[in-house]
Amino acid sequence: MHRNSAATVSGPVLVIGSGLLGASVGLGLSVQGVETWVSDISPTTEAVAADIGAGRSLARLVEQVGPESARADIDPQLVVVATPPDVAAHTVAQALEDYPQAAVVDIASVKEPVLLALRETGADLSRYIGTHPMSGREKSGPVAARGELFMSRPWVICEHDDVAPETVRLARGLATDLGANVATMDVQEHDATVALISHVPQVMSSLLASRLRETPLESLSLAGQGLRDTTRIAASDPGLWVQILSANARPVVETLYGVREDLNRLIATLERPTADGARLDIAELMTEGNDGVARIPGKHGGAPKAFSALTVLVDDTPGQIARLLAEVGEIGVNVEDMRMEHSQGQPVGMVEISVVPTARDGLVHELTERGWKIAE
Ligand SMILES: NC(=O)C1=CN([C@@H]2O[C@H](COP(=O)(O)OP(=O)(O)OC[C@H]3O[C@@H](n4cnc5c(N)ncnc54)[C@H](O)[C@@H]3O)[C@@H](O)[C@H]2O)C=CC1
Ligand SMILES: O=C(O)C(=O)Cc1ccc(O)cc1
Repeated sequence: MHRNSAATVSGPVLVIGSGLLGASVGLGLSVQGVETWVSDISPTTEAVAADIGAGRSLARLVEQVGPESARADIDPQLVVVATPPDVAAHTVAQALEDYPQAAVVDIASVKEPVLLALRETGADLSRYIGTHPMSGREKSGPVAARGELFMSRPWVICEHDDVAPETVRLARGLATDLGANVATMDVQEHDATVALISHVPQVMSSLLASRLRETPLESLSLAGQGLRDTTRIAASDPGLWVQILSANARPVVETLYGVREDLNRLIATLERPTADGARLDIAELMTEGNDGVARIPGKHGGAPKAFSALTVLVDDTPGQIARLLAEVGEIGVNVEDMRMEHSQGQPVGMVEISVVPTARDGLVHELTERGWKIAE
């Protein structure tokens, strides 16, 4: 097994809650050769996580040697709590008690309620730190897990007054060993930030998608990438989001007040679209959106960067995209971003490739020479 020599976490690591996130952590560490164990309240979920290689099953070991010996045998350096937000504090408190030598991190999407609940237990919090990987999927459970889930994504570490330096070191090490970029902030700043950049986007996507429930299928079949982009995360797990939104209600509401104000303004304008100033008002709203989206950082969290896109038509058959990307590589151009769109009812796909502006014209020429069809 490949082990990054600069890795911080030597293991063993116990992951409690082996769903999407927990199994992804387990997979990412296991492939690096770290001794990893998984545990879940659902025996089936735990068995699936173990089967896909996310770690060894704690329950299996408990069956063989009993709970106390199992805990002593594993003796984890680090426990990663990946249970849902409403049980995260309880799971952390139990882990601190069960594994008195271990550092314990949780990865729940909301941080202040977990820290406050832990403070109430009176637990020694020097071995605990809250963290939050800013990467996920709209699916849950270990079957959707990916060891690469955290690569080049931010991972927030929320230091608090009682945490020991060794705990911080291991939490940061976990994030970097899994390929993530560490960001630090306190729990309040974290919760306010994710309300705006993650929780309200989820709400907006769900509200928009809920408009589609009674739309005739013929109308939906006309949908292009705009609707798909804005509703992708509406497929997220309602059970998880009930917990996230209720735990972070105050910061989410603060952002929604602003959205409500803009929505009221737009409705009032569109009710009288020919009134003096109406068009200017619409233009202003759209421009404000342009300004906001231009501020979202580009690839790898760098500053927004303008790439040039070209759209290549590919047959909807296996291996075409791999062949296209291989040829772009042969031509010597780096793909900065890529997305795929299917044309409705056609056996053809459209691959939009973003490259640095200076490479675009040459690439169009070379690909055309090689027989690819470019939709400019
Ligand atoms: N889904 C996402 O995109 C992201 C989720 N998170 C956070 O990660 C955590 C896990 O979320 P997912 O993996 O998406 O959910 P999931 O539903 O896929 O996994 C959660 C697992 O925890 C288990 N579980 C529940 N109570 C338990 C308990 N008391 N003891 C042991 N296991 C228990 C469940 O059986 C389930 O397998 C949540 O706190 C969530 O806020 C963080 C970043 C992204
Ligand atoms: O919001 C996003 O962009 C995601 O990729 C999904 C996600 C969901 C919940 C989280 O706590 C963090 C990330």
